[in-house]
Amino acid sequence: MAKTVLVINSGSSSIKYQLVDLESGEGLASGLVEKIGEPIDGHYKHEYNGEKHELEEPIHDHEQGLKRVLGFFEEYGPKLSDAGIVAVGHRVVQGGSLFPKPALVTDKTINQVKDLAVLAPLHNGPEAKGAEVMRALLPDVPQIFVFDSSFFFQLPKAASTYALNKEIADQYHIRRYGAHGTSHEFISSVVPEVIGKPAEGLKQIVLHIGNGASASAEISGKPVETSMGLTPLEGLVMGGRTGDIDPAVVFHLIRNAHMNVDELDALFNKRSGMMGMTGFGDLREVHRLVAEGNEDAKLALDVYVHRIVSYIGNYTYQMGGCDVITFTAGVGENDDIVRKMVCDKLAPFGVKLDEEKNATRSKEPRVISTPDSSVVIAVIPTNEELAIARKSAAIAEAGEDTYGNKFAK
Ligand SMILES: Nc1ncnc2c1ncn2[C@@H]1O[C@H](COP(=O)(O)OP(=O)(O)O)[C@@H](O)[C@H]1O
Ligand SMILES: CC(=O)OP(=O)(O)O
Ligand SMILES: [Mg+2]
Repeated sequence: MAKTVLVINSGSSSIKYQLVDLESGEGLASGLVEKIGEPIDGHYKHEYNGEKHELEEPIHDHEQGLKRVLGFFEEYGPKLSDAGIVAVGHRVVQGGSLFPKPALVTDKTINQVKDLAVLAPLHNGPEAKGAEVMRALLPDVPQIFVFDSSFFFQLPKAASTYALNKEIADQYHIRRYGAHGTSHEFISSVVPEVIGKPAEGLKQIVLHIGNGASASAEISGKPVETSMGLTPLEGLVMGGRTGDIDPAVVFHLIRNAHMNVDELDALFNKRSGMMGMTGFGDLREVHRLVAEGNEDAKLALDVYVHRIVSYIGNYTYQMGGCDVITFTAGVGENDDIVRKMVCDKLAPFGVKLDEEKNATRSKEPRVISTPDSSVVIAVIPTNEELAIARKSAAIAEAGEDTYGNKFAK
C-alpha cells in the first residue's frame, strides 16, 4: 500500500487537509472547510476517488469543522485506519523561539504550542486541539507539528528586531517571528524553475494573500524580510485583521473608549480588516459590494491594495531591486482584480501585466507578466500540505525530532 501522510492545515478561517501520497506528492484525498466563523454559511468540500462531496452550514469554530471532516472520511472514504498513514502533520503558525524546526507531538509539545497561543491567538489553539483530536484517533501513528515561523528564524537581526526597550524585549521574547513561513519557503523555492532563472542571486517578493496575508522578501532563497511580526497581526490588511496600525490607537481606545485587552484583541484580530470595513472578510463578497456601488467596499479594496504596494516598494529598496513578485494563497491565486490593481500601480516602474493571462483561471504555476516587463509577475498555487507532509515523514522515519523527543508507541 502507498505510504501516506495526513496533513491538517488550520488557517484562521479554514481547515485544509490532504492525504498525501509520499512517492508522487499527490493528494489521494483532500478537502477544505472554509468561512469558519463568518456570519454566512460555511462550506465543506471532500474529494476522494474522483468524487466530490459538498456541504453548506454555519461553522462556528475549527473543532466543529474537524469533527465533520472525520465524519466525511468515515462515510465517503478512505477509512483513516486503512490508508497507509505513516505520519500526521499539523500546521502550527507560531513556534516562537522554541521551535526553529518541526517537533513531534507529545504532551509537552502540545502544552508548549498552547502556551504560544498568546503569540498567534487565532491559530495555535485550534491547531493544538487538532493534534489532540488526531492523536486520540490514531494513537499508533507519529504526529508532527510543522511551524510557520521556522523559515523566518534566519531573518537578519535588523529585520527581526523591534525598536523597543531592549530589556523589555529580551525579558518578554518580543521580536518579529513571521508566519506563513512554510508557504513562503515552498513558493520561493519553486519560483526559479517556474520563471526559468537561476536561484543564486534571485531577488524575490512573495505575496501570500489569503484570509491571513503576508509578504516576504528572499535573496537566493533566504528570507530577508517578512510582514508578520510578533504575531500574525502585523503587516498587510487581512480578512479580519488591521495589519499595520499606529500602536497609539490602542492607548487611545483604552483611555477614551475604555476598552479592555480582550476587547481590543478581538477588535484588531477579528473585527477589523476587510470585515471591519465592509462587513465581510471574504474578498469575493467585497467585490460583489463594489459591483453594487458600495463606497465603503471600494475604499476598503483601495486600502488593501495600497498596503500591498507599500510593502513591494519597501522590499524592493531593502533588497536593492526585485526580479520577481509571486502571488499565492486564496486571494493571490484566484483574484485577478486585486492582482491587476497591484500591478497597475507598478506600471510606472515598467511592470507590464499580460491582461489575458491574468484573467485566465488556472491551477498551474504561471507567469502573468509580458516578456518585456521590468519585474516578472507570477502566480503559483501554494502547497503547504505537501511541504508539511515531507517534513513530517522525515521525522516519522527518524522516530525522533531535533529536540530529543522520541516517538513511543
Ligand atoms: N475565487 C476567489 N476570488 C477571490 N478571492 C478568493 C477566491 N477564493 C478565495 N478567495 C479569498 O481567499 C480567502 C481564503 O484564502 P486562504 O488562503 O484559503 O485563507 P486562510 O488559509 O488564511 O484561511 C478568502 O477569504 C477569500 O478572500
Ligand atoms: C498566519 C495566518 O494568518 O495564517 P492563515 O492565513 O492561514 O490564517
Ligand atoms: Mg492559509
